Amino acid sequence: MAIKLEHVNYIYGADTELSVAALKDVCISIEDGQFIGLIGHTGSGKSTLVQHLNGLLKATDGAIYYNGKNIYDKDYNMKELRSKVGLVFQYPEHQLFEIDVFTDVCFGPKNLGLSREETEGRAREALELVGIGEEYYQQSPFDLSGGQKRRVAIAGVLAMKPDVLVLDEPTAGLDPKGRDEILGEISELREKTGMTIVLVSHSMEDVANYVNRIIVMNKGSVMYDDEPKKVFRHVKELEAVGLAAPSVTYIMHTLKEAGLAVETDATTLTEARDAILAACGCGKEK
Ligand SMILES: Nc1ncnc2c1ncn2[C@@H]1O[C@H](COP(=O)(O)OP(=O)(O)OP(=O)(O)O)[C@@H](O)[C@H]1O
Repeated sequence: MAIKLEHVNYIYGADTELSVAALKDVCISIEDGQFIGLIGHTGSGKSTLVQHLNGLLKATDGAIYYNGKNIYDKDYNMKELRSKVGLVFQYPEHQLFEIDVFTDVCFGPKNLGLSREETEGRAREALELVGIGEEYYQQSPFDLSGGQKRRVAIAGVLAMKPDVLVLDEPTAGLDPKGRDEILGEISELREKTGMTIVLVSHSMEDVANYVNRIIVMNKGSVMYDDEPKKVFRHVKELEAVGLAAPSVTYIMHTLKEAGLAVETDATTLTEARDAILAACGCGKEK
């Protein structure tokens, strides 16, 4: 087991008049190799939660274990945790600052005190993983497109060789093409490396095609924690907290209400197509 949160509470400005209870009794376990979508309406506590995963925020109350060790023990190595749980913030491109792409991606491993050879090897590997070719290495990060900048920023975290990659709203501010590209690449990255990924998003649509577990946050608490199909069965409850199921879920429910004996559990277009063909007695398309 990689990360376990036990009864975690977090209050911003505790003991002040402006205190905000951002996390309330959060209990979750993140197992090795999982691909998790962390979903919630704005202000539901997603960013606060992910900053607990690598120790950037310390729980007001509760415990967090990384590989069985309590990260709040006084001799715990927080620096190592930060390199093992890589956090990619919202708009990570705002943190690019070096003169060229390659130097920027080298920054993290160099700071870990690794040799030049190891640092550069890791930077090359990370850039390859996010699909940034050598022709970009000497370019200023500021001359790249929005999607490319974001990939370079992700490479900077990957170069630390984390076991867990946490991406806070990686599609924020991208156009639909950029959004699909970055989600596709994150998914490919997971296939290539098998690493544990936590993908934070407002949108079920964004994550439905990729993740194998969804955690829904509402007002600082975990509302659902299950496989996508099961979460999307709660269409009305999700709507009540300002979220929507993916479009295919609505289409399947409409078809069922119209009298087609169709399974409504499809979460992707391919599953929806197969379910509709099965309901029509046509079997799977070859
Ligand atoms: N630095 C802060 N000081 C005080 N309150 C904060 C701070 N950061 C967040 N909050 C509050 O904590 C709660 C949870 O915020 P958080 O940013 O974790 O939610 P979120 O789900 O990530 O939202 P978004 O999708 O908008 O990023 C909200 O009520 C927010 O206003």
